[in-house]
Amino acid sequence: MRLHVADHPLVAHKLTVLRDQGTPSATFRLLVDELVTLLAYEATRDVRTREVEIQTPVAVTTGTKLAQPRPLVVPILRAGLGMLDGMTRLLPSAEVGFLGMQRDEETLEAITYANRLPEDLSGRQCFLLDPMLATGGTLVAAIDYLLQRGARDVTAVCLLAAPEGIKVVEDFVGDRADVQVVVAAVDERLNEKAYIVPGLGDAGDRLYGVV
Ligand SMILES: O=P(O)(O)OC[C@H]1O[C@H](OP(=O)(O)OP(=O)(O)O)[C@H](O)[C@@H]1O
Ligand SMILES: O=c1cc[nH]c(=O)[nH]1
Ligand SMILES: [Mg+2]
Repeated sequence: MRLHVADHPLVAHKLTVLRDQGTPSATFRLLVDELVTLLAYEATRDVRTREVEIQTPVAVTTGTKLAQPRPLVVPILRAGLGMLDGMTRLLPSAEVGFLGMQRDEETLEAITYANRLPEDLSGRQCFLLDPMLATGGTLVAAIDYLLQRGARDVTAVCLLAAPEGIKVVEDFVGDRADVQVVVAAVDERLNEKAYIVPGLGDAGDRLYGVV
């Protein structure tokens, strides 16, 4: 597994405002959207392309376009939904699949309550969106769905990750597939409730309110 930590002052600035408990939902949503667009730029560095010949008003030239099949973007509901628009703004031709997953706060197990993905993902580049990589249980379950359907090229875009969760994903993936995790920051640790420290709290609640 490859880990890419975005190292940019704008990312650091926006993340700091995002972490602040005084930041209201409307601003939080806007910042998540902006951060994802910055991360998407890094996350799509290896997106597959093909050469095309075009005619400019001046000359014939060779350019670059995205290759087929189209990339697949999969937000993990709820919180990952806040990252979808920012990602598809950079990848407007992508298809979108959905995974609804909720961490059982007692057992910390990821429970899947919705699954709408193409049957065959062989040869597809897949982008998973989830702001928080805490114990790694949710991301491992999501990567497992994609691998079971034939995907071998998966990039997860997260805002914050805990070292414990990164290790869990690394151990799960091994050499089974090319998996990349792109994050805005790796935090210190998990607390006794498996929340990321210092983190930003419950991303889903901060985006959409407490359920
Ligand atoms: O790495 P893990 O320990 O599995 O935790 C991370 C998961 O927890 C949060 O979702 P949550 O279960 O709160 O659902 P929500 O998005 O509906 O709030 C977060 O968005 C991740 O999906
Ligand atoms: O810190 C955390 C851990 C899991 N889920 C969140 O939303 N935040
Ligand atoms: Mg939540």
